[in-house]
Amino acid sequence: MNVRTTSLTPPAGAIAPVRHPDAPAPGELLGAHYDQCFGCGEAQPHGLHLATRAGEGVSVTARFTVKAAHQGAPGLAHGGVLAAALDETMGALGWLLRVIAVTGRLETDFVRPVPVDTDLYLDAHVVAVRGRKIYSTATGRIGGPDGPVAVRADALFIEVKVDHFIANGRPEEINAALSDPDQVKVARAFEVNP
Ligand SMILES: CCCCCCCCCCCCCCCC(=O)SCCNC(=O)CCNC(=O)[C@H](O)C(C)(C)COP(=O)(O)OP(=O)(O)OC[C@H]1O[C@@H](n2cnc3c(N)ncnc32)[C@H](O)[C@@H]1OP(=O)(O)O
Repeated sequence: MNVRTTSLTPPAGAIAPVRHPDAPAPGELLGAHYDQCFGCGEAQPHGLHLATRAGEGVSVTARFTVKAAHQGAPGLAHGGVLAAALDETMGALGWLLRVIAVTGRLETDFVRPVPVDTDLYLDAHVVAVRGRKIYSTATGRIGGPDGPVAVRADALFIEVKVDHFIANGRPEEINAALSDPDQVKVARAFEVNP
């Protein structure tokens, strides 16, 4: 029987992540991987509009302002929205590894409530890599990079190829993405061998 471990602790044989030589420079704004993405897309009216920058090593920082549309309880951010922000921030680490990866597992700690209008400062880094499996962690702080921790998460991302999206996405969006030269350029920036 094939028993899948759900642990987010890197297994024996996992290695330290390697920053790709062509990764964006520390401080560089990464931009959106897809303009309709709920997490980072500029053209997505309902989205978080996360602004993410490359950090040192295999790390990123990001910022997002909690809006009224992100509420769960009155005046407070919805936990799922906060989890999405952490997920998106860790997803951006693919820019530094130059691999496309999707979330397989995400475990979130909600440490304190986050009011509407809060600027949430996120940071994420890759802890270890084993084959296609990328183990990452992220933290979100209130009001500034040294502010109190509100949320944190560990995640396992799994490396995929562009074909993953072509095979699974709705054809109308996939065809639009494939005929958009900017989108194709982004896919290439993620992949070592497009
Ligand atoms: C034209 C368009 C261009 C687009 C260019 C844009 C590019 C930029 C996109 C970036 C996007 C980021 C956006 C934010 C991050 C999301 O939100 S991503 C969206 C949410 N995630 C998903 O939709 C993923 C859905 N799941 C799947 O598709 C499949 O389960 C997966 C994750 C691809 C894995 O399937 P698979 O490739 O068949 O892999 P599989 O052989 O089952 O497992 C491989 C290994 O991972 C382990 N594993 C797999 N799943 C799990 C799990 N859930 N828990 C624990 N272990 C697991 C397995 O045990 C196995 O381990 P080993 O045996 O090797 O030790």
